[in-house]
This record gives sequence, structure tokens and C-alpha cells, in this order.
Amino acid sequence: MSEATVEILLETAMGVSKKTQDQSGYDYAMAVMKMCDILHLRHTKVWLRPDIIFNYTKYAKAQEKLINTIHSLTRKVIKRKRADFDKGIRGSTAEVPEELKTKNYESKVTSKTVVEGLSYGQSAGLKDDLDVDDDVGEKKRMAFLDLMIEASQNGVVINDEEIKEQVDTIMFEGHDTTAAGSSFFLSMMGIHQDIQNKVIQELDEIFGDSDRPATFADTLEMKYLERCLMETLRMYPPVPVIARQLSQDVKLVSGDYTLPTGATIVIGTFKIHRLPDIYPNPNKFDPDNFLPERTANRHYYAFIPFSAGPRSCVGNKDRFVIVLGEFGKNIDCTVGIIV
Ligand code: HEM
Repeated sequence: MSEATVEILLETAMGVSKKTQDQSGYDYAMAVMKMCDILHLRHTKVWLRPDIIFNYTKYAKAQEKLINTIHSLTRKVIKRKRADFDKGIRGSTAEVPEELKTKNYESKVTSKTVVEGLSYGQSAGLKDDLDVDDDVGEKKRMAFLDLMIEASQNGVVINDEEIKEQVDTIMFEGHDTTAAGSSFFLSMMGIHQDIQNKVIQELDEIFGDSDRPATFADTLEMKYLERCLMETLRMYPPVPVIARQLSQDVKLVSGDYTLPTGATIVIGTFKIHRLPDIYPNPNKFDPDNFLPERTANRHYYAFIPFSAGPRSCVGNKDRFVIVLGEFGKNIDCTVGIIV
């Protein structure tokens, strides 16, 4: 799954065509996984924390090799993009299938606003109060890396190292979370066959016998799939805790408490998502928790798998539904328990 999400990111965010990808997507995913194992080891084995000790262990050498694998993919992608730009090739090299270029797949959705007073994304529980509904549009077709390289050539001061740092962040943050979310989703489908059948029925209604790729318009019709996805992210958020360091004192409205500047605050997403006063029967997988009438009056921050506020996830939340719509066309999950 991690390999698949690295390749999807390379194609969608970096504009690298599937044809030009090689084994490095798999190597990247494996390197990140092993690198995280070393990081977690340093969390639990306190003597490995000081660099002065860690640097003399076998883990330091392994880490250096893994970081090199991780960085070599991002360097390769940027080099290739720069070369494309020098040859005058602008925009994404990801191939748009001919049928999508010529055919106009009209959305059957008549209104984007499901609940009065809320945007589509907000009423579906996907967006918070800082988000706006500007997801549909030509500008979004350009890959993120293309936009950055184009900006750097149009006078924006950003050098290759800074572009690399941005690419590293997107690749790192984007693939693991999506792989975990997709795996949890498929497990849920395997466990709840009746729910899986409803998802399949919805996808059949959208795609019929066609094996065309899913479009943004299609995702607006994947209402049940979306609810299943939100419910998966509620029960199994890929980022179960978030930490923040306070840059100023914060007075809590819940009582006479002041959290001091410099304190590290841990927000337990997993715990918030299972509060029974917000989600009755919180340990039951119930996609109806995300029916528009149930989400309408729910607090924005009662569902925060992508965090919230100015440093929330930059990954296009709605695109995640496209990925699962693509998987879903051939979905057939059963879950076995090995004893
Ligand atoms: C199911 C999928 C995803 C989940 C659950 C998720 C979740 C999150 C969360 C919780 C954060 C905040 C972390 C923190 O504050 O400590 C975050 C940040 C971020 N995510 Fe995602 N993410 C997903 C997909 C993606 C994708 C596909 C991309 C890239 C295309 C991406 C790029 C980022 C970036 C760059 C940040 C850092 C934003 C910042 O610090 O300003 N994420 N994500």
C-alpha cells in the first residue's frame, strides 16, 4: 500500500508520469518505514537519545543509508522536472487519458451545498472554518512541483534546496498517512461485508461497466464511500496524536486554567473521535455518523483526522476519496483471522 501511495503522489503532486517511474517508489517507502523504526527505537531506549552515543551505533550507519535513499528519490524527481522545463515542457507530465480530454463527464450533483449555511466540505465533515470551497478548477490540474518550479523561474526566490525540502515534506507526510488510511478502510470493508456491498453498488451506479479513471466530479457522487472513509478516519485516525508547543499563554475556557508559554500540548485525536457525547456508540463502525444532518451541528474540531487551523494537512482531502474510488472499482475484501 505504501508503494502505491508513493507512486500516486509522484504522479499527482510531482507530475512524474507512471512511465518514467521505476523501483525507487518501493525503495522510498521501505526506507521511510525502516527510518521510522529507528526513530521509535530512540523514543523507547533512552540511552540512544544523545547523538554522541547514537552516532557510534549500527543504527546511525543504517540511518545515513536510509536518508540517502529517501533524498535520492526527491533529488531525482526535481532534476528530471528541471530538465523538462529546460526543454520547454511545462506542466504535469502525468498522462491524462484521451477519453477524459475529449469527453465531458457531467456531475449529477446539482448543488454543492448539502446543509444550508455550510459548504459541501464542511457539511460532509471534511473541512474546518479556515477552509474554502475552491477545489474545482483548471489551476488544480498543475502538479505541485510544476507550480514551484514555474514560480522559481518567474522571479520567486526559492532555490533547489528549498524546493527539495518542500518535496520531501509532501512525499513524507503524504504517503504514509494515505497508506494507513487506505489499509484501515479496506480492513473495515472486509469486516463489514454489508457495508462493502453498498459501496460497490454506489460505484457500479457511477461507473457501470466502464474502467475509466475516477474524476473529481465522480467523487461528489461517492457519498456513501465518503461516509465510510470519514468513519474509518474517525475510528482509526492515521495520526492519532498531534503535539504543539505554545508560543504564548493560553487561558482555557473550560475552567480557571492557564497553559504556560513553552508547554507542549498533546491533542489526542483518537480519544476525541471516540467521545460518546459526540459519537453515541463510538466503538461501532457506523458510516451514518457522517450523514449531513448529523455533522451539521457538530463542532468543527470534533473530527480532526487532518488536524485543524493554519497548520492543518495540506493534502487535498477530497482527492483521497478519488484514490479509494479507484481502488473501490475492483474492491473485494474479506478478512481472515490467523490463530
Ligand atoms: C488520509 C490522509 C492524510 C491524513 C490523515 C493526514 C493527516 C495530517 C495531519 C494530522 C497533519 C498535521 C500534523 C501535525 O500538526 O503535527 C498533516 C499535515 C500535513 N500533511 Fe497530511 N494527511 C493526509 C494526507 C496528506 C497528503 C496526501 C499530503 C500531500 C499531498 C499531505 C501533506 C501534509 C503536509 C505537507 C503537512 C504539514 C502541514 C504544515 O505543517 O503546515 N497529507 N497531515
